[in-house]
Amino acid sequence: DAQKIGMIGLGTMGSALALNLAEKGAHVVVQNRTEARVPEFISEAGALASNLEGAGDLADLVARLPEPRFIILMTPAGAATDAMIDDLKPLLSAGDTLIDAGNSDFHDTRRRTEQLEEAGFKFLGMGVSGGEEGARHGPSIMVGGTADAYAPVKGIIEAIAAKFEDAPCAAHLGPDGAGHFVKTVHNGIEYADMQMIAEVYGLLCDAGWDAPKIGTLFGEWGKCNLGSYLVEVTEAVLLATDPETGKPMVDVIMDKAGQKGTGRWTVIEALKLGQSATTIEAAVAARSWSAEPAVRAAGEAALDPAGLAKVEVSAEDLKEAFLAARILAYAQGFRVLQAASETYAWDLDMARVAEIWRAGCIIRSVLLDEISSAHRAGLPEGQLYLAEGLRQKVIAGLPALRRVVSGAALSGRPVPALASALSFIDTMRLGRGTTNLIQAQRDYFGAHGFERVDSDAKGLHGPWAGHGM
Ligand SMILES: O=C(O)[C@H](O)[C@@H](O)[C@H](O)[C@H](O)COP(=O)(O)O
Repeated sequence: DAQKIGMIGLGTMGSALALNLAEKGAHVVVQNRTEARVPEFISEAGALASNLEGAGDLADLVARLPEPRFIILMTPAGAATDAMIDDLKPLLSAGDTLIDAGNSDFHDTRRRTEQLEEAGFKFLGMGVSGGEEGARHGPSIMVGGTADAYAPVKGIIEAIAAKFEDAPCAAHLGPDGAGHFVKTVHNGIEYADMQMIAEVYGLLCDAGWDAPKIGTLFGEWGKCNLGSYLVEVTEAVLLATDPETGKPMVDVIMDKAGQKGTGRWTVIEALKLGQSATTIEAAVAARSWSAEPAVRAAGEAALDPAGLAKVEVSAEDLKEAFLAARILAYAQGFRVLQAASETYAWDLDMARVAEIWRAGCIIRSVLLDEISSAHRAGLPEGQLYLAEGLRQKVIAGLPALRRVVSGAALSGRPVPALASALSFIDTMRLGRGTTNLIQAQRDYFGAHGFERVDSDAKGLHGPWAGHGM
C-alpha cells in the first residue's frame, strides 16, 4: 500500500516536492492556503495525478490521512510556519509526525521539536536543497529530529533524494535543529561561492572581458576540479542574451542582490559559537552594501579613484585563486558545523554531510567528493585545509590568490570574499600572530589579564597597573 503523505504549501518548492513524491510512489494528499490552487496543481500533474489527492482545508487534509499521519510543511519560514503548526495541532492525533521542509531557522526547529514532542507528536526539521529543479527531480535532504520519527519516512525521503553513485543524498544528521542548521550553513557556503564567482567576474570585466567570454571561461572551469553546479549556472547566465535589447542578460540586471536570511543566520550563529566564517560574512556584507545603489553612485562621484593601478589578472591565476579560496570557504563552513555540533550535542558526521552535498544541492561540486573522503580519513587538527590533497591545492593556489587580491586592491576592485579567505589562511598558518599586543592593550585599559609564553599561569597583568582609564 503506497505510503500516504500530506503536503501543505503548493508554492514553487512544495509543488515540485509533491510531484517528486508522487513519482516515487507515495500517495500525496495536497493542501494549500489558497484552496483553488489545489485542483489547478492536480490538473497540471499529468499521469502523476493518480498519486495525488486534493484536500480542502486542514481538517479535510487530516481526515484524508491514516494514522499515524505524516505531513510535510512547505510554508514560509518563521511566523507562518508557527501559525500553521498551531492550526494543525488540535486536528492531529498522538504519534502523528510533522515535517518542516522550509528554510527554517534551527532555533525555531529546536523550540518546535520540544513543544510538539511534549504534546505527543513527532517533528522533523528537514533542509531541502536544489531549488525547484532539485525538489522535483532529486534534492539533497538534511534531516534533524529523532531516529524514531525519521524511520517511517526514511524510505520515501531517500527515494525522492538526488543520487550520487546510486547512494541517496539524504541523511538523518542528528536531533532537533541539526538538519536545518546544516542546510543554513550550506546556504552560507553557497553565498561565499557565489560572491567569489562575482569577484572573479568583476576582475575579468575590469580586464575588458565581456560576459560571453567570461561565460566561456566558466564553461572550461566546469570541466576541471572547479566543476560545480554554481559554475554551470554562471556559464549559462553569462552566455544568456536579453531578448529585449540583445545585450548580455547580466548587463541589464541591477547589481542589487537579495537575501532571505540563511547567509546572515550562518554568520550570526558562527559568531555566537566563537567562530568567524569571514568568507560568508563578506558575501552577506557585499549583498547588504549592494542594496544601496544610490549611495554607491554618490560614492563613485565623490571619491576620486586617484592612484588606482590598472592591474591585469590572468585567467590561470583566477582559477588557482578561486579553487584555494573555495576550499577555505568550505573549511570555514565545516568549522561552524563542528562548533555547533559540539554546542548542541548533535554529533554531526561531517563526512556524511559532505557526501549528501555531492548531488542535488546548490553547492554540489567535484570538490565535495574530496572533502567527504578527507573527513572520512580524519582531518589533521580538525581542519579541512590541512587534509593532504586539499592542503596541496591551497598551497598551490596561494601565490595566485595573493596576486589576485593584491592586484584587486591596487586597482580598486573590491574582492571581500577572496581577500577574507587569504586573511583567514594567513592567520591560520602563522604560529605566532599579533594578538599578544591586543592582550596587552586589554590588560592596560581594563586589567583583563593575559597568559605568558613561558608559563602556564593565567590572568597575569603587565607592569602598567593603574595606568588604565
Ligand atoms: O539550497 C537551495 O535550494 C537554495 O539555497 C534555496 O534554499 C534558496 O534558493 C535560498 O533560499 C536562496 O537564498 P537567498 O534568497 O538568501 O539568496
